[in-house]
Amino acid sequence: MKIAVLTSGGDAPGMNAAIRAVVRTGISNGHEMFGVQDGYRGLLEDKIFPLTSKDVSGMLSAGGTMLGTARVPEFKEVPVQMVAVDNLKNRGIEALVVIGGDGSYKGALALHNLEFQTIGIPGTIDNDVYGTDFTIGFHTALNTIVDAIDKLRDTSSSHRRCSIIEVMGRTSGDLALYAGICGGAEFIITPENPINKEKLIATLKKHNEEGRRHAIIVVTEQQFDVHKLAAEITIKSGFSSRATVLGYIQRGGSPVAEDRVLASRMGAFAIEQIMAGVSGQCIGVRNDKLITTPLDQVIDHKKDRAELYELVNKIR
Ligand SMILES: Nc1ncnc2c1ncn2[C@@H]1O[C@H](COP(=O)(O)OP(=O)(O)O)[C@@H](O)[C@H]1O
Ligand SMILES: O=P(O)(O)OC[C@H]1O[C@](O)(COP(=O)(O)O)[C@@H](O)[C@@H]1O
Ligand SMILES: [Mg+2]
Repeated sequence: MKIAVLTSGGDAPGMNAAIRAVVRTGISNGHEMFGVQDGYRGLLEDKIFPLTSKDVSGMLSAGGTMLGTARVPEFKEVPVQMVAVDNLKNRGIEALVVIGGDGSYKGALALHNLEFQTIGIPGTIDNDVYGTDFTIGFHTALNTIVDAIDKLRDTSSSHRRCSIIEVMGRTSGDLALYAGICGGAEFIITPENPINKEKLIATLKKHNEEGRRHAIIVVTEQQFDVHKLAAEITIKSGFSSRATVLGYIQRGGSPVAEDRVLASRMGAFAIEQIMAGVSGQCIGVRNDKLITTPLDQVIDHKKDRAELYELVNKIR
């Protein structure tokens, strides 16, 4: 069988480890493996090439994605998706592994609906994929953020400041929530736990009067201007405040051990599922067991984080 693999959406540490596992498991089961350049863009432009076991050598620890990735808005249109299927079929390719996030899964479902065998592997730092406890890349990005919080705490307490740290995550608060727990943040502001400005200012005013030397606020991106919030905190609470936007540094770097293991397990499992004839499903891990879930049940669903937000209140 000829099987292709692509990475799509934002790159995530561990995508390369997943490609490696897909390619090597495929080859060891007698299949011919292909890589697609720059996600769905490469499917449309027919940038598809063979991958050998040696081609993925050294990829376990490499950040980014060796296949390249892209955002391809026009892939939402059915005639465009049909071009992708034609290009795959013209090469005799019978199945596709899509490594990406929630958006990429919509593309994968579309290909499945066009009767092309497609399977998804969750690769995104956002951890916003419902069909898995963790996505590939999340733990590496989380460690980068926690490291940054630890460093910002050093300078904040030296200057008696309140530090606001804006992290990625789009509509998912997981990076902020987990990093806030790891970094002992005083406040965690996410799409699931929006800002209560009056309470925030009143608490910081109290902390300032008590003579506390630092405060940490972790915020998910795209909610409000963190620099404006820092200025407002400085004026209204008396606690001098600065904001740091961590940005793309969160997406880079060598994957941590947890992401390497997750990527390797999911990559190998994806090929086994393809060999079993599975399509329109995505790979996940739940309670440390590999699972598959239909893509249409995963898309646009959110994970319940009530227990973790309760934990934040207990240990604050
Ligand atoms: N509704 C959709 N139908 C088909 N393809 C989609 C759809 N939504 C997103 N995609 C494709 O998936 C790509 C990646 O999605 P995006 O949301 O940017 O990243 P991620 O997959 O990491 O969440 C998009 O650029 C587009 O090509
Ligand atoms: O690289 P871009 O297009 O600026 O995208 C930034 C977005 O990509 C991410 O880093 C990853 O998101 P996706 O996995 O959905 O692509 C988000 O956290 C962030 O909002
Ligand atoms: Mg996404």
